[in-house]
Amino acid sequence: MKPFRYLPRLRLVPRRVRPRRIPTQSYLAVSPPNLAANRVPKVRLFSSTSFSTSNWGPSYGPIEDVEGLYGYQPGGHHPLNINDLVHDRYRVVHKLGHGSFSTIWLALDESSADARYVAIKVCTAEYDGGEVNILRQLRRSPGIGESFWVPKILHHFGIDGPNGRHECIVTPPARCSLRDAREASSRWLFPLDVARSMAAQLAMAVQVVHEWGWVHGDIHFGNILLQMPASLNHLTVQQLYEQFGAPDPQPVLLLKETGEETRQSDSESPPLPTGVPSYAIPPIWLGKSGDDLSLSETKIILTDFGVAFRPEDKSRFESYTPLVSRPPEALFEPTVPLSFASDIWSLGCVIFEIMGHRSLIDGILATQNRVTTQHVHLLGKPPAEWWAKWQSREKHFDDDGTPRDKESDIWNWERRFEGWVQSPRRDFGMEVMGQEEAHAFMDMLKTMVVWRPEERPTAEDFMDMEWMKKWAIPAYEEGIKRMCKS
Ligand SMILES: Nc1ncnc2c1ncn2[C@@H]1O[C@H](COP(=O)(O)OP(=O)(O)OP(=O)(O)O)[C@@H](O)[C@H]1O
Repeated sequence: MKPFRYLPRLRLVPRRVRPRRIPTQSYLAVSPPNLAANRVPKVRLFSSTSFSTSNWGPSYGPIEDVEGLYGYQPGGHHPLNINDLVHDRYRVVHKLGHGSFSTIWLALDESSADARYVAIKVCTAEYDGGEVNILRQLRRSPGIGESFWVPKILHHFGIDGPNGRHECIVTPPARCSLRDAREASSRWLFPLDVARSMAAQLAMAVQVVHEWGWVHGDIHFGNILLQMPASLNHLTVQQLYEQFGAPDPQPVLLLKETGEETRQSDSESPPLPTGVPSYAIPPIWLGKSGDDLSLSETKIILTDFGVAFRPEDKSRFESYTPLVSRPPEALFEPTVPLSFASDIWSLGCVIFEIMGHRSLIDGILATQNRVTTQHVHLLGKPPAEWWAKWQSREKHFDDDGTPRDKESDIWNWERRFEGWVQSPRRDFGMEVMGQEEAHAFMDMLKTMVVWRPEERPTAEDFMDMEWMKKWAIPAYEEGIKRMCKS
């Protein structure tokens, strides 16, 4: 791990106002053609939109920030375009984003007199359809019904297309993910009170979900969205485009064997395969930079329940959480079902990331081994049977757990907190946690991010912790007060 302090690593130059990431998050570690199998290793390594091999079909010219175009094949994405009418009701006005199993579109619901904007998640044809059922069941749980931290399904239907039948889930549109909001910010940090409120809301979301028997199973920065203010619905499409930018369709071009792009006008060029759109649409940026967020507009929603499960009904052994927030039992005890405690580990990691300028565990292209090495730097030697199972330990540690890495490469709790939370805040002239708060914060994280799942607090215990009660929840309550006033 590089001992840098606060320079963001993946910051790419903004195109218009949207923060750019490495082009897409959709390059899977498994062969693209087997889309059903993609559900299993939900690991994203790196990105490309022009990915192809001779076995996997045609190659396309690269287009930044759109879904992997190889995903447009039988069983894969549904080709949609701006202005399409979906289900005789939803007029597509822009793209909101994409995930590994879906594209998400901003549409106007033309069925209501006061046409409102909605988000339509169009799943790949081979997607198993679990998320709607999960969300429906969750929403039926008393208490969750009205919770605004869990997505509300407005409509659900299927559509047929050249690549198969696709489940579509309609929800209110959100602004952007926390990951996007932070990447858009110049300081790579949220204001302290905003971050505290986000942490409180996320913890409450997890508490509600756990209380009704569900484990989310995929808590990470990209799955927490900032809610959209209702004022969006007052904009006409024209006003929306003026304010946020009109769609900028990018022609999808096949690559010749030489690697050159064919031209659309090239009479020699073969037609695009059936089911591949002629244009790809980079997403709109409805978001806000993390620096500019105010407490009164900080409302989050925990999304992507595609791998949520009820331990009471179903055992889940495999973790789909990205490595940076994946609990260690997923590696060391693959035959023991995951539990609520797996979410608590991820929650601890994400809360650190909300308060700081980067993730608790450094994860850019990190292998499981590097991640486990960091866990040991943080937590010391794992339980003996886990230590014995970890074959690569000798590369990084002596038998007694003493790291072989140089001192400068060892980042313990205090160093991570100081270097990645406090120091960047101080250097940017932002508010930092006082000593009392810092202690309470670290005490809380140190009870959540521990080796043994059974030693982690429950979500309920967690809400009772000093940092939550004295700093996080009051910030959230203050936000609500200001929201009501404005
Ligand atoms: N309601 C919404 N409003 C605005 N943007 C959204 C909405 N839902 C999803 N998005 C955007 O689309 C991205 C992908 O969504 P989501 O994670 O639900 O898809 P997925 O196919 O399940 O992805 P993965 O499983 O790879 O995380 C989000 O990170 C977000 O940027």
